[in-house]
Amino acid sequence: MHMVSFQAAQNIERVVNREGVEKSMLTEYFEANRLHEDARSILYRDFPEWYTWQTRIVSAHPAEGERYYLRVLLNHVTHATSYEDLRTVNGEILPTFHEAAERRGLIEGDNTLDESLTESTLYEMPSSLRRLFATILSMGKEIESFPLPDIQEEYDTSIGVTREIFEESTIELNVEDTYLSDSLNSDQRAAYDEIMSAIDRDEGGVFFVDGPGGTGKTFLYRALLAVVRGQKKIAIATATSGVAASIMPGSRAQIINSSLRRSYLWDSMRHLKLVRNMRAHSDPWFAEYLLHIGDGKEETNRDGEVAFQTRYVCQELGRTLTLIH
Ligand SMILES: Nc1ncnc2c1ncn2[C@@H]1O[C@H](COP(=O)(O)OP(=O)(O)OP(=O)(O)O)[C@@H](O)[C@H]1O
Repeated sequence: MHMVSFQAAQNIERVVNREGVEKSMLTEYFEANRLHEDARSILYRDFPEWYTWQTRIVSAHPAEGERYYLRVLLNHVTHATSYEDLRTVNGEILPTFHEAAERRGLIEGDNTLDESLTESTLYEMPSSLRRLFATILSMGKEIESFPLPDIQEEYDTSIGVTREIFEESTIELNVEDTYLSDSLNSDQRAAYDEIMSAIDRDEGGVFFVDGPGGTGKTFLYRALLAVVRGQKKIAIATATSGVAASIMPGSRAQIINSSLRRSYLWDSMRHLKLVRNMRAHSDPWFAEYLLHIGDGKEETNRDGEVAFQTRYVCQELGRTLTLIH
């Protein structure tokens, strides 16, 4: 079982005869186990710590069947020198990786499925996560073994609305937030009015609120959520994980340029800009500190970065803890 990927339009004969086609990271791992005694105690996934790969280890989805069980075995078995070796348990060669993984007790006693789910939450979209979860359940894992939130018992199926709508429309209103719309600055007010007018006129629309840190985006969203929920309409607040932005090379502006601005939705989005730094505005010390950095008076490291003063970090931490309580 040696997998080779190719484009549908490629000539198969050429693919099969391509130089190096018989090699993969896995076959080289088998080879290293054959040649080097040191390699034999290292798991496949830990191999890059000791040997250099020219590429990264690929992951496998539980729905991929045998390929997935091969990955499970590789996560637990060392010193394998061939596929057959991986399928051998207590001297018996088993016909499939699935059976070999099962015989080794790697399926039920193992947390590979949980790990796979945890790993996937980092980069998969919700629809893929749902599919993965359903696949894991179909593989015999009990739904009770997952720490799912309790089902709200107050939901009455006879009321005629779906649970999701019921839950969203019964979110408790944050009374403090209902007053925020009275103290918006002019940029926030303009954005607020434009969004609310689309809601009030039932027009719909996609808006992109663009503003550097501290310009009051969250403040604006809180005001919007409060007023919309106060009108007994549904407002759903979601957030992306931001993982793409942290792993992709390039600055924030480059990432936005290459993803969001290329989106077919971009031209139909209404762009709302917030420019006034409200964080600095509501904290004179922070404003002074920013001016100090702007004037080049704050000490920087070799990369031109400024060490954030602990006084400010502690203040923000204090605020965050107050909010949590
Ligand atoms: N109109 C306003 N009146 C009074 N305070 C405001 C106003 N807008 C924002 N603030 C305050 O300014 C600070 C920064 O606002 P906020 O957290 O909403 O900014 P942000 O753009 O979401 O920042 P970041 O991008 O860093 O998360 C907060 O303390 C917020 O309460």
